[in-house]
Amino acid sequence: MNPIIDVHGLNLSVQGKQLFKDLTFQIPANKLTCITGENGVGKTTLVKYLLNTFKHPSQNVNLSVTSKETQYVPQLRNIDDEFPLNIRDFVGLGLKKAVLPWHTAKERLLLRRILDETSLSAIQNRPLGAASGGEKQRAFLAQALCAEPKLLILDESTASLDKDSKYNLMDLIEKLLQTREITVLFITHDPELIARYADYDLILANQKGQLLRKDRFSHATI
Ligand SMILES: Nc1ncnc2c1ncn2[C@@H]1O[C@H](COP(=O)(O)OP(=O)(O)OP(=O)(O)O)[C@@H](O)[C@H]1O
Repeated sequence: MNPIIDVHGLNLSVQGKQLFKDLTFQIPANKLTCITGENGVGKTTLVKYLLNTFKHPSQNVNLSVTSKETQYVPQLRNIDDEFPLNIRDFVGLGLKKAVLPWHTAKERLLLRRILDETSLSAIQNRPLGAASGGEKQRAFLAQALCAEPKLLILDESTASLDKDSKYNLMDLIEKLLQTREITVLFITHDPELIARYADYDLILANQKGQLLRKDRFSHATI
């Protein structure tokens, strides 16, 4: 296995409550790994801890990516109906800004490609506040993709979506995995999505983690 995240012997507590004890696992690169476990087991806390190691390195965690190569997409955020930006400008906020105050030709091309990939081109001029939940979630994902991440972390990104929207989003993520060098970590409670899309499932329970390989016909084994 070629791990992008290597966690070894991690003890993690929040406010005196021990969430993990001697936690050890590896996340394979260029695959989709779901992180699952009961409410309150510590999924989000673990991911936040991993992200924090960019600033405060931990001897228990080894990441093969930099913070600039990592994007975290939290659960659907509340966007006011009056939110002033249109979808294109909102997605463009994710571009790694050059020194210039305007987008370069290269940046505009990347933005156009990502709007296409995320099926947002046709509605790019619509105010984000007027977009549906599924469109907003695609816009958050598109914004993260503008940074051309090698590691993409999705925290319950499909939780508030209807069935069609959630499968659309997951199909898109599956396509990304096939077309670029990207590793996706996906916190989810949805057994259907895990069965259909996950290459691996990191199951968190009893302060430990177990990585299971999922038998998906469309993905090669490693
Ligand atoms: N800042 C904090 N202060 C106090 N307790 C916290 C804090 N952050 C998390 N916790 C507690 O730590 C535990 C793990 O929380 P976390 O959000 O990581 O769980 P989770 O597995 O992501 O849950 P869910 O599936 O419900 O989103 C919970 O009991 C939570 O109440």
